[in-house]
Amino acid sequence: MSDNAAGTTTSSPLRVGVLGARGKVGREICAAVDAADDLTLVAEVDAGDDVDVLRTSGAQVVVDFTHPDVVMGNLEFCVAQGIHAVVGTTGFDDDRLATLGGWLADAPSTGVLIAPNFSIGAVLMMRFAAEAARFYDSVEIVELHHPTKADAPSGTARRTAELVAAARRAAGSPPMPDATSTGLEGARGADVDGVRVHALRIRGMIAHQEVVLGGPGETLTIRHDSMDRASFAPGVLLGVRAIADHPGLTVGLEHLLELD
Ligand SMILES: NC(=O)C1=CN([C@@H]2O[C@H](COP(=O)(O)OP(=O)(O)OC[C@H]3O[C@@H](n4cnc5c(N)ncnc54)[C@H](OP(=O)(O)O)[C@@H]3O)[C@@H](O)[C@H]2O)C=CC1
Ligand SMILES: O=C(O)C1=N[C@H](C(=O)O)C[C@H](O)C1
Repeated sequence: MSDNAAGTTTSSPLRVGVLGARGKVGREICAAVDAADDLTLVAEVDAGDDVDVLRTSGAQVVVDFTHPDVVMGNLEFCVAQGIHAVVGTTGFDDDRLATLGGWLADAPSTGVLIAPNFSIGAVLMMRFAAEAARFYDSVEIVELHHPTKADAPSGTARRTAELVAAARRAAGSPPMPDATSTGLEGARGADVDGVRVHALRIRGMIAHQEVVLGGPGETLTIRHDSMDRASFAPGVLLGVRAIADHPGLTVGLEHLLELD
């Protein structure tokens, strides 16, 4: 913060580094950071580059859209350097979150935000699905993505299934009806916390999800479509601007949105 000649107070732009900068989402994030007056893109790091440039460039916040196999190493580096992190990369299970929590315990003023999906519509879709889950006998999830996606099912589908399962447990919902006793392995999708998840990989698609709920004589389908990776940028920038005020671990963009 400084006073300018006109006597008004100005802040210097927040210094941002991007990991996975040449990837499909990373490119979008670099462009969005570049276009924001209050942010400066100080480091663009991709596979094979020296991650230490994040430190030498003075990055205050790092955005990670890399790969589930490398993201933990990246975060260990950032937290050790006291650099806040906003993470879109998938692959976070309870063990990984616990490890990260341990690193953050030694760096109490550093914040890490992990969000399975940074698009506002996807956050709302997950919330609506959780809200509706207790009113229906059946709930299943279909996620549809581009065929270059590294993981299946998607992080968003896993998270949605967990939220749906938690809502049904809290409401005391009975198990979902399913008479299948024989069939081809895989035909009923993956079981995530008791919720069936089906993953499609389709050329031409980006990131899409349907939550299909059913009860006597009716169904409800909640669908979200990201038709452009630009859909992730506003949520990421929101996280970049807010994370310094949220030390510790935050899981889910919903915690930074004023939803209630
Ligand atoms: N939370 C959200 O809203 C979203 C999350 N995602 C997730 O983000 C991740 C990336 O997705 P996407 O952009 O499509 O994938 P891409 O493969 O297009 O991009 C990943 C980039 O990271 C690079 N990379 C690999 N290792 C490292 C490393 N150690 N340091 C720096 N860069 C590295 C890759 O290089 P190379 O190709 O040479 O290996 C590649 O350029 C996935 O986990 C995906 O599921 C995607 C969209 C939205
Ligand atoms: O790899 C992707 O593309 C996406 N990954 C995230 C996920 O696994 O949920 C978010 C979005 O679905 C796009």
